[in-house]
Amino acid sequence: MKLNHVYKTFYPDTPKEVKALTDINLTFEKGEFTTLSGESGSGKTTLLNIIGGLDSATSGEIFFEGEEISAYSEEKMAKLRLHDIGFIFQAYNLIHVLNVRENIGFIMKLLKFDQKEIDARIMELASILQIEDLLDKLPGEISGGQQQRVAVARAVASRPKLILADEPTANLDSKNSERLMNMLRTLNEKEHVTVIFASHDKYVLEQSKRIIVLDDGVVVEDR
Ligand SMILES: Nc1ncnc2c1ncn2[C@@H]1O[C@H](COP(=O)(O)OP(=O)(O)OP(=O)(O)O)[C@@H](O)[C@H]1O
Repeated sequence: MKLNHVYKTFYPDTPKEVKALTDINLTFEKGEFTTLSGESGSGKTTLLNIIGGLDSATSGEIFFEGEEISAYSEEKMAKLRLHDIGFIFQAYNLIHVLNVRENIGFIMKLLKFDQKEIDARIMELASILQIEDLLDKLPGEISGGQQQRVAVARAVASRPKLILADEPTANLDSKNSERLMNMLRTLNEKEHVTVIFASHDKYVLEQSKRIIVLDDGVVVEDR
C-alpha cells in the first residue's frame, strides 16, 4: 500500500473547513504490524478510512499492489474491500440476529466459499481465539471482550491481505487487550497478514513493530 501526497479536507472552501490530512506520503509493506498514533483529532481514523477505501482522499494517489485504487469506482472499491481488507471497529459491528458461528463465516459466505471450507476455518479460528464454546450464542449473550474476539475472527476469516483496526482495545480491560494483541500478532506471524491500527493505547504502541505519529494531519514521526 502506497500513499502519495494524500490530502483530506472536510467542507473545503467553507467556514467549516477542516484540513484533516496534509501531504501524507507513506508505504506499507506486506506483513507489517503498524500503529497510526497521535492525539485525539490528529487524523488517525481519517487516514485509516482512506487506506481502507471507506472514505476518499481530497487529492493524492493511493496504490494497492501497484494498482491506483484512488481512481477506482465505488463498485470496484467495494469489491476490493470485500476480498482483500478486514475491518475491526471499536464498536465490533457484529450482526445481532446471527450467532457467533454465522458472524465469523459471514464474509466467507458472501465470497461464496464452500461451506466445508467455511466450517473448517471457523473451527480453526475459534481454537486460536478460544471461543469454541461460544459458537452457538448470539452476540448479545457474550461479553464485550468475547465480542471483540469474534469481530477479529470475522475480519480475518477469509484471509484478507490487510487488516485495519480502529482503536480495537478502547473498550477492553488490560487482560483482554493483551489477549487481542497476542492473537493479532500470531495471525500476523502465522498468516503474514498486514495489520494497521489506529490507536493511542500505550499497550498497542508497545506491541507494534512500526509507529507513525500524526499531529494535526501531518506525519511527524515514523519509527
Ligand atoms: N466526517 C467528518 N466531517 C468533518 N470533520 C471531520 C470528519 N471526520 C473527522 N473530521 C475532523 O478531522 C480531524 C481528524 O479527525 P479523526 O477522527 O481522523 O482524528 P483521530 O486522530 O482519529 O481522533 P480520535 O482519536 O479522537 O478518534 C478532526 O479535526 C475532526 O474533527
